[in-house]
Amino acid sequence: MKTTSGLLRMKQKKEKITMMTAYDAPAARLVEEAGMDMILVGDSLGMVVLGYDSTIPVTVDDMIMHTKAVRRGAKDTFIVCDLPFLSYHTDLKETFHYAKRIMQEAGANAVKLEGAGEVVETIAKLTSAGVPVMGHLGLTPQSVAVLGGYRVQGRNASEAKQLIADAKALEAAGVFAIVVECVPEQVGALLAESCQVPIIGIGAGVDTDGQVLVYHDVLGYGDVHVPKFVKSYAHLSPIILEAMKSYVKEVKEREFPAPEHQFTMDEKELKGLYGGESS
Ligand SMILES: Nc1nc(=O)c2c([nH]1)NC[C@@H]1CN(c3ccc(C(=O)N[C@@H](CCC(=O)O)C(=O)O)cc3)CN21
Ligand SMILES: CC(C)C(=O)C(=O)O
Ligand SMILES: [Mg+2]
Repeated sequence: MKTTSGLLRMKQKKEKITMMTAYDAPAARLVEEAGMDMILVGDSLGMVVLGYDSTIPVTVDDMIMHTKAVRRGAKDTFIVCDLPFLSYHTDLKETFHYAKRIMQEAGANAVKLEGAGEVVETIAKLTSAGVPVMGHLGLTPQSVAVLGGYRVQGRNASEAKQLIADAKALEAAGVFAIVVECVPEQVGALLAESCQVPIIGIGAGVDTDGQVLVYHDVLGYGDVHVPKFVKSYAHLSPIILEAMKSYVKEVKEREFPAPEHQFTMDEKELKGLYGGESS
């Protein structure tokens, strides 16, 4: 299993870091077998698995249930769990309680919080209490209603400078890595260059220290609309649709189940059942 210092060494050696989301045990098993450096149980869970149209409705209990499943599937991979919408902004005690449950009960190795500003203080408190924290800057989906949509961030010089300042503040607060989402490639590169900790990009160009994508996006198994930064390495949806259609057809036409899918009673017992002559 990777450690936070192992990830730092990877950055120093310019070895790219791989991260993928997972939300259930069989997915986690495959992600681990593929040799992924980290798994993210993202609150994108709400959109790709639970059918919401944003990450806003996702709860801490949702995150815990799915993190437990991911841990059962990937016993030996570093797992990061998103703290969901408004679970780390109002009451530090509450935030500590959630972080504790996510690590002790669900088995995550770290938590991820979106944004900087007010959140920096909370992150500093968590890291000094021994909770490994990952930051998340750029497009922060929990603020979609304020940002006015899922838009590229840091497009002008002053926004880009603010991102660098935010990343440095997170670093000073003790984060072990930062996800940077949906920014120009030049901003991704500058962030990686300006920070000591690994910058894990999603839609942030090729020069970040690592990459993260959503499992279902990579598999072509989910929404019709996927962000521009996604590369689908497989196209599962049409394959699954074909399988479902074949099943429907074979059941209707009595082709399934075939003899090899059925259980058979002994001749003798059958006679007993119909003939009424045995015990
Ligand atoms: N399936 C999925 N994949 C993700 O990467 C993802 C989620 N869901 N849900 C949570 C967030 C939301 N994300 C998103 C969603 C949409 C865009 C998007 O459509 N962006 C536009 C950019 C528009 C612009 O130019 O500003 C795009 O065309 O990519 C980006 C990130 C990333 N995360
Ligand atoms: C897109 C990644 C970085 C994320 O936060 C999530 O999957 O929730
Ligand atoms: Mg998230």
